[in-house]
Amino acid sequence: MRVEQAQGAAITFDRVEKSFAQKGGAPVMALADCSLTVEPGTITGIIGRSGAGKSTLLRMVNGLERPTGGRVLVGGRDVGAATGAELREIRREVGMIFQHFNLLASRTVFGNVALPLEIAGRPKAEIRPRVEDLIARVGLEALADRYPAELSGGQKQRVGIARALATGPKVLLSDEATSALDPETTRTVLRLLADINRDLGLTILLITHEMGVLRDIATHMAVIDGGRIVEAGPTYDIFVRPAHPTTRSFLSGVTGVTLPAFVANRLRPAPPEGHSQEVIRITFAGRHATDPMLARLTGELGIAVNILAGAIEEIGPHPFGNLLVSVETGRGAEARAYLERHQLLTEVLGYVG
Ligand SMILES: Nc1ncnc2c1ncn2[C@@H]1O[C@H](COP(=O)(O)OP(=O)(O)OP(=O)(O)O)[C@@H](O)[C@H]1O
Repeated sequence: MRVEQAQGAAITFDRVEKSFAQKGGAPVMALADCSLTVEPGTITGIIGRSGAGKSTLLRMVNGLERPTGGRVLVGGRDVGAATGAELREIRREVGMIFQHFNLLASRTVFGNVALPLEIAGRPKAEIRPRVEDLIARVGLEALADRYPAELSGGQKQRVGIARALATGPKVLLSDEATSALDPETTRTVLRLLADINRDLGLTILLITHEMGVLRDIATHMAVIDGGRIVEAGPTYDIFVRPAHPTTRSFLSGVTGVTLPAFVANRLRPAPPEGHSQEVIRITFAGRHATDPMLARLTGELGIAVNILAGAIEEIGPHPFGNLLVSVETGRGAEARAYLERHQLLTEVLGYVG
């Protein structure tokens, strides 16, 4: 059953475990029981806090780390068990880009992109047109003879992407590739990755600690916490219905909706004595609009709703929105039940007196 599933997938993590031996101490358990299937042609983002195990998971795909339990399959081949020629073959099919670009300072843009082809022993006559093609694909034609020190961060990452594509990989790994870039440059690099995914049908597995990167580019995502995958699935579904507290905490930074300070400063986890308001986050997906629902809450149930903040965003082609409201605490449960009955998701954020 598991092997059959793995055959159709670009990457399969099958109950992967990784512990690092420590001199004179207990081993560090970096990953435990991680199972994840990455379908071909998808862009899958892995998100998690520092030390959660993201890099360790990613580095198993090209054999830079080997699992101490379970298997990692790339195109159906067991990377952890591969050695010699088979491992080299797998590595040619898996390109990688890095946060700090890892370019050779002594080589020009052309020289950096050509390097993997030289290492693979390709003839010079084949290398030149291929490298020129790759440099054009990432929009650096005019800079082929420049050295890394003469490039901006975004340009360096474009070189990194061209170099990663040199051997014609099926999978591209990205380890925090935009973390060192400003927001505008991040957007252009993400756009380039999305174009490559679309044009070449490349499967992309990327690590990020920014939910915004996933929203902008990832079709699928996995949340890793303390070495375990705590949530995985299509990005849109997880944004709309985050199940795990870690996912929710990552999301709260990206939905673009924050409580106004005069409410946030007074927010309490339990209702204070006397008259109070329950603060509720309403999440709506697709075409579900909140306006008529809020009006009906007032009209049909006589519950007054205060709107505190709201925003509508897009994940791929799909809109989804968040609205923060408050209602009288005594009517909170009734209001939430009504909204949930109409396919809106609700979450109590706290209470204000
Ligand atoms: N070579 C190693 N030897 C010992 N422990 C390691 C080694 N590599 C990673 N670890 C430990 O494994 C855990 C996961 O590390 P990993 O680098 O995969 O996390 P991460 O989620 O990528 O973190 P960051 O976002 O900070 O890069 C951490 O506790 C780390 O200290």
